Amino acid sequence: MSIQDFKRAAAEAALAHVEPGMKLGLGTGSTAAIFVELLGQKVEQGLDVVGVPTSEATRELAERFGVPLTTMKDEPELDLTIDGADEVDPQLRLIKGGGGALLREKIVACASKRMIVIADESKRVERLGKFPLPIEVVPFGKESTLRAIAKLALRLGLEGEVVLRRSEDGCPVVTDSGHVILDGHFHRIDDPEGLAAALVSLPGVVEHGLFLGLASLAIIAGENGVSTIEPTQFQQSPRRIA
Ligand SMILES: O=C(CO)[C@H](O)[C@H](O)COP(=O)(O)O
Repeated sequence: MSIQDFKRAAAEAALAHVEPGMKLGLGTGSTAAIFVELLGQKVEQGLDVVGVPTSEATRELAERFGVPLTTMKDEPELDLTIDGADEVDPQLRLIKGGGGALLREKIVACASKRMIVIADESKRVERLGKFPLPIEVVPFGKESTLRAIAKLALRLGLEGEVVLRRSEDGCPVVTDSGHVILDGHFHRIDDPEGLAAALVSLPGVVEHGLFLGLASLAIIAGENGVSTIEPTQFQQSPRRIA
């Protein structure tokens, strides 16, 4: 079985949590894309749901697969978000934003009663940080913001570089909301909560890819089948609004 098969297995398992009439947050990335495709098949068979896409890429996919869409303006509270992740730790803390959609992904997850993460087993980690942490910043002063984040990281005992994300043509990647992304190559993040609080205190930082206390369930598929991670002590994020 390939990673692609595992992604599909996780996406299929997530479909069981979707109920008629639900307002869904639709994640971004290759695993979320499979979910959107499968959801489109269910819609074709008569399932009545609406979705809010977390990126323009997901909007296009949802339109292609016939998933009815709505907006945060019309549906500010959602029932369930299904999204992928770059890393998932045993406490169900996540790194997200490898696809650059972290800001909308976090807004949508916070507006949802539940967030289910779907991933292949390569995303399961004991400790967050091997995957570079995406940090979305405003373009103005991005060089200063980068230096401020690097200094902050040093103060917190994190080693590693902070790098402006560029696309293949060498230009900075610009997010759907017009920001740029700095990737923090920290290798290991021992205190995600401390880092998250420190990052948001920096001017210029719009959002970071640490999703803490947001996921209600992770569905992970691998060689040994589908397994789940549930929070042992699920604490609702103070930022969750639904
Ligand atoms: O956070 C994300 C996009 O911003 C994705 O969910 C994350 O990068 C995982 O993507 P994939 O399913 O392609 O591995």
